[in-house]
Amino acid sequence: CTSVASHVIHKHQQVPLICKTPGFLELRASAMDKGKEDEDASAQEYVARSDFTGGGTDQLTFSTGDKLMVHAKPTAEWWWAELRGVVGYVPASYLHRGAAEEEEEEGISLEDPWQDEEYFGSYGTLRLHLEMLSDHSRTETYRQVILKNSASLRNKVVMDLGCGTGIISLFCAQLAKPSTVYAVEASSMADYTRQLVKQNACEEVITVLQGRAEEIELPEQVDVLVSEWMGNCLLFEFMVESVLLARDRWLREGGVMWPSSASFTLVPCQADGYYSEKMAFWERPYGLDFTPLQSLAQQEFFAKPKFSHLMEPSDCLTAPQDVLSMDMYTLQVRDLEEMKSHFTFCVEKSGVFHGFTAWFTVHFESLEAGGAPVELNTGPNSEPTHWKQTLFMLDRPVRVSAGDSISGSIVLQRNPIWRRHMTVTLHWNIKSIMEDTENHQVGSKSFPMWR
Ligand SMILES: N=C(N)NC/C=C/[C@H]1O[C@@H](n2cnc3c(N)ncnc32)[C@H](O)[C@@H]1O
Repeated sequence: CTSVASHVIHKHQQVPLICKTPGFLELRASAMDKGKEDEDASAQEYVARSDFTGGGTDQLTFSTGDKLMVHAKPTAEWWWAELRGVVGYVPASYLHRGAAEEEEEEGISLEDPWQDEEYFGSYGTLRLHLEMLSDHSRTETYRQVILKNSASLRNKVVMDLGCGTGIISLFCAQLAKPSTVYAVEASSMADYTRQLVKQNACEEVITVLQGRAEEIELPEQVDVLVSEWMGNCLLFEFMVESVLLARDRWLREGGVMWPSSASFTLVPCQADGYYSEKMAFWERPYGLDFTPLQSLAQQEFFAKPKFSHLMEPSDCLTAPQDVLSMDMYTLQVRDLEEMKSHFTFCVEKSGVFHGFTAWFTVHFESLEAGGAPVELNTGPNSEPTHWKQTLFMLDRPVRVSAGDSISGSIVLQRNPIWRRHMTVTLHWNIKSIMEDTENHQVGSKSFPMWR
């Protein structure tokens, strides 16, 4: 909308007629060069921002709101268009794409709040699959789950939701003897997944289905629904919604969810390296005072969460706490709209409170009653994963001392429009045991992820 506002043409502003419209024949020639089909194919609908009275016989006259089909753009100023069967020149500055097309041009469209085109497009290339497959901790954990439950998986029906290259399904076929694995993948990667299944002689067991898990049809219920759905900060991408919908539709009574549960962990932390790199840097670069840039730096580097933050265990100012836990059998899609938790952390060592770091852990229950669960912990004390951790930087660091308390709340608010996005809001209240400092500091900050 602002783009329209900035181009508003005053009602009676006449387009400078000094710029001569290109000759009719020249234009037709250029259109002919492109070939009729191209011309039609490239024809785009535009909307008139304002009335225009054509001067000369080859210019169109139109009114605000008229929808014109633009067939060619011989110059930046004058386009060849059609209105109600009449063709002629129109001043380009009088036209704009409709709202929907404008969003499209900007790569966003409200018709697709899941941004599936972009989302599944990204998973149609190898980059993300290579990253996930190269994540040894993640991938080996799923392999261990299959290995440790191989006996119980015999003759079971499994659904691998969002199978990507099919690695989990291939583990099932390679390490166990399930009767069938439905490998469901919405992106174009599914074609290659079929090839990998064939290449590894698993066609008897694995059936690859291309489509969204919540839309595809399976011939039967499944005993096990396995998926690697966790996004940054656990929920980003909100693929978990698809897992819950598939659970409700395809997991038989008493069936098993892998992961079976998930927990979201938070800790107040130091982030000296990041703070120095992005904020302290401006204090005295090359002997100059660049501190006026620090407000920009705060907005540019600290306003949003920092994904893939590798935190040192020694950065923790307190013991971490699992502030949210999700039971994958009872969690409902509506629960995802807003997840809130209160916390109280006790500072164990004096330091600088730069922000909060978050990570997640998922558990895979054993198929054998009483069997030991398998855990994938993405925290700083475990083998690093491709998620690493997520850092939420405060605007200003606060010195804290052992014995201080940091209490408050965290809210994960799903974006009502962009369904794969959320905003994380943190409230904190620091109560210092030292009498001299103002005895407590209160703060709150919302971190959009990403819209
Ligand atoms: N772990 C992270 N962050 N990403 C998981 C990886 C996501 C994979 O699951 C697929 N996927 C995601 N949602 C669906 C769905 N509803 N139906 C079918 N396939 C889906 C994507 O195309 C990726 O290949």
